[in-house]
Amino acid sequence: MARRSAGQPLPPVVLAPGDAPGHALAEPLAALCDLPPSDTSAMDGWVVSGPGPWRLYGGVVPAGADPEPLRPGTAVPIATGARTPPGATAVLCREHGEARDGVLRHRSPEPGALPAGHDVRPRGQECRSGEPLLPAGTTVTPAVLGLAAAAGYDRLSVHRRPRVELLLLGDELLQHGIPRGGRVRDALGPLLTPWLDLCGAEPAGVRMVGDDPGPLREAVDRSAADVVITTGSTAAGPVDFLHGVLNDLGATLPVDSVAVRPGHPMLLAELPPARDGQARRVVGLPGNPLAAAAGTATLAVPLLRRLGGHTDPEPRLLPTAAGLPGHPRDTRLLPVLHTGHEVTPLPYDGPAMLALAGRLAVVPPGGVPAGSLVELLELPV
Ligand SMILES: Nc1nc2c(c(=O)[nH]1)N[C@H]1C(S)=C(S)[C@@H](COP(=O)(O)OP(=O)(O)OC[C@H]3O[C@@H](n4cnc5c(N)ncnc54)[C@H](O)[C@@H]3O)O[C@H]1N2
Ligand code: MOO
Repeated sequence: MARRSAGQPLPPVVLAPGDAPGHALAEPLAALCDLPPSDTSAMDGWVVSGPGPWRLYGGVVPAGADPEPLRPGTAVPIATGARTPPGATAVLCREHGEARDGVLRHRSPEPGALPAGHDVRPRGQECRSGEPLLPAGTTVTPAVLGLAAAAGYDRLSVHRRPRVELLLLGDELLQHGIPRGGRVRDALGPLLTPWLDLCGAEPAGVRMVGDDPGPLREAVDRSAADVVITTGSTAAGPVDFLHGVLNDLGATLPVDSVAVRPGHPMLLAELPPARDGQARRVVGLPGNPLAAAAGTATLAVPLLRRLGGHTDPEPRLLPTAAGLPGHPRDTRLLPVLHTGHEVTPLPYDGPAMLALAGRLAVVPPGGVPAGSLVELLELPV
């Protein structure tokens, strides 16, 4: 539902490649030329024309040069990556040749030892001009940037990243020091800020908002973000104001609690669009840190990835080494360790365990026995 509610990805923007990591390609990346763009030497040695021995002729052909044609029966020294001259038939690498008195000989001149095209990387060997290299929706990673540069790109068309503002709700939250006087340290600002960044969102601010509906209403209504993420205040406790505020702002709630533990009070709200027509969404994460992580992995991340135009792989299924206990009626999200080709439950599943676990296992109601395949949600450990 989170993915579906995103609708179309955000519009494309054209960026310098250095600004593009973490965005998704808005168009397929196609080769702008043949790669390699011309026949090139695969080795340091000599480029030769016809069968040997060869008369050595002219200077070195360095990489980047546009060499003169090579006459039959001659050879010139050449560097790896240099363009081979017209008339070249093969490259003889340094170790296999002997140059003396202006003549180059092959050290093992048995017939067929230097076939045509030997150690030449022919033009277009890697790809042909126009050939698709990566589909739209691919996340731009360092490897993608290397490929795009090799293929001749100076600009990349990528989807705009969703702007996300994080509102941390609760008078009890401390930003520094040891928890004291009944107050707790905010664990969610430090957890969510880099997580959202890793999933391709553009940070649009992090604010602490006290237990007061007025400032919360104003913060949500005035936000210029595509998605506001709140933490805490999703339940119906004495100072849980989120539902009331969303109602005041005329929001609809496509998701208003989920049959999952932890995280069941999570919600997704759609506010009336901004004056410029921009859609405004709110993801309400429960305050308990493990519940907030469950809501991030299942609701916030899928919404943000789809808004950002990313095509993500299907979730992985792995067998569990031991039985995983379930909830009687709801799906359970259980932090598990990922060891080799299976998952193992942690000795405890409290919030502090999240940092040890690499994944959340999706455990259906009633639990699963050892050996069952379980779906895994990735956590940015
Ligand atoms: N009568 C009921 N009470 C509760 C229910 C219920 O079904 N009926 N559900 C419980 C569950 S499950 C959860 S989860 C929480 C959700 O509560 P809220 O989203 O309203 O969160 P808060 O009440 O504001 O806080 C809950 C808990 O989390 C701590 N917290 C909040 N923010 C942070 C933060 N940034 N860093 C660290 N810890 C945080 C907060 O201090 C509370 O201890 O409701 C249950 N109650
Ligand atoms: O299900 Mo709450 O969401 O336990 O932490």
